[in-house]
Amino acid sequence: MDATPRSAAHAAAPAPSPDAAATPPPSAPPTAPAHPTPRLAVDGLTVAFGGLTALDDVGFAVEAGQILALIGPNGAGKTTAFNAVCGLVRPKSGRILLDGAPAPARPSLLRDHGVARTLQGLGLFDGLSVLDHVRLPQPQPRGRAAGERARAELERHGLGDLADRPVQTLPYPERKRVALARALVADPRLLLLDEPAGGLGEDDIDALGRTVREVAAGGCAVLLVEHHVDFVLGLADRVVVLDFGRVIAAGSPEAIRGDAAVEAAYLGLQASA
Ligand SMILES: Nc1ncnc2c1ncn2[C@@H]1O[C@H](COP(=O)(O)OP(=O)(O)OP(=O)(O)O)[C@@H](O)[C@H]1O
Repeated sequence: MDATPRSAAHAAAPAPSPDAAATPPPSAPPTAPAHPTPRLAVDGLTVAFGGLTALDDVGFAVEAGQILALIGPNGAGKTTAFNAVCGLVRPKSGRILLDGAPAPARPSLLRDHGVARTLQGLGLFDGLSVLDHVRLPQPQPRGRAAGERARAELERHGLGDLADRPVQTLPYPERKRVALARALVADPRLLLLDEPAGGLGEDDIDALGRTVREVAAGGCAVLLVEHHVDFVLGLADRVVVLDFGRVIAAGSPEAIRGDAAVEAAYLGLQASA
C-alpha cells in the first residue's frame, strides 16, 4: 500500500478544466520522455558453451547518443555479449531488445535494423580497394551517390588519398580506420566496437576517440569492448564491468575507477601488466 500522504499538496492545486487537460497550451515546450526506450537493452542474458557459463544473468542498456563500455579481464564474457547481441551465439536465456523490440536472431538482418559492428580481426578483404570496402556495404543499386557517400566517409577518417589502394597494402592503423569507415557508412543507430583501440598508438587513439564522440553526438548509441582502460574511462558515459560472466559493477567512469571490486578483479591487474 502507498503510505505517501497525498492530501496536502494535491488538494491545494486547482482542478484543471477538461479542455486544459486535453490540449496543452501552444507555447508549452515538448517534453522528452523520462525514460526513453534504449536503443539496445540486454536483460538476464545467460550464455553457456557446454558446461561453461560464459555469461550469467547479464543486463545493460545503451541509449541513443550514449557510449557504454564493457570491460573486464580476459575471458570475462565481453565478446560473447557482443556476439549474442549480433545473433552469433544463441543465449540460453534472456532478452535482447533493439528499440524495444526483439533483436533479429540472424546477423545478416542487423544492418536492416541500423546495427553495425567492427571486428577484432577487422575482417577486411585482400585485393579489394579501400574505397570498395566502404562502397560495397551500401544498399543496391550502388550508383554515384554510394560512391560519393563512401568517399566522404573516407575523407572523415583521413583516408581520402588512399581510396584506390588495395587494403592489404595499408599499415594496421589505416586498415583499422577502413573497418570503422565501413561500419559508419551505413549511418548506424547502434555501433558495436570490439577493441577499437587495440594495436593503435596515442595519436590514432585520440583520433578514434574524437570520431566515436562525434558519432554518439549524432545520436548513435555506441557499445564498446576495450582493454585500454584510460581510453575507455575517458570516453564512455557508462561502464559495465564483467568478471567470470557476471556484472560486478556498473556506473560512471569515476565510480568504476573507485570501485574496490573492479580494482581487485581488473584495474589492479591492468596497472601492473
Ligand atoms: N565458441 C566458444 N566455445 C567455447 N567456449 C567459448 C567460446 N567463446 C568463448 N568461450 C569461452 O567463454 C568465456 C568468455 O569468453 P569471451 O571471449 O567472451 O571473453 P572476453 O571477455 O571477450 O575475453 P578477451 O578479453 O580475452 O577477448 C571464456 O572462458 C572463453 O574461453
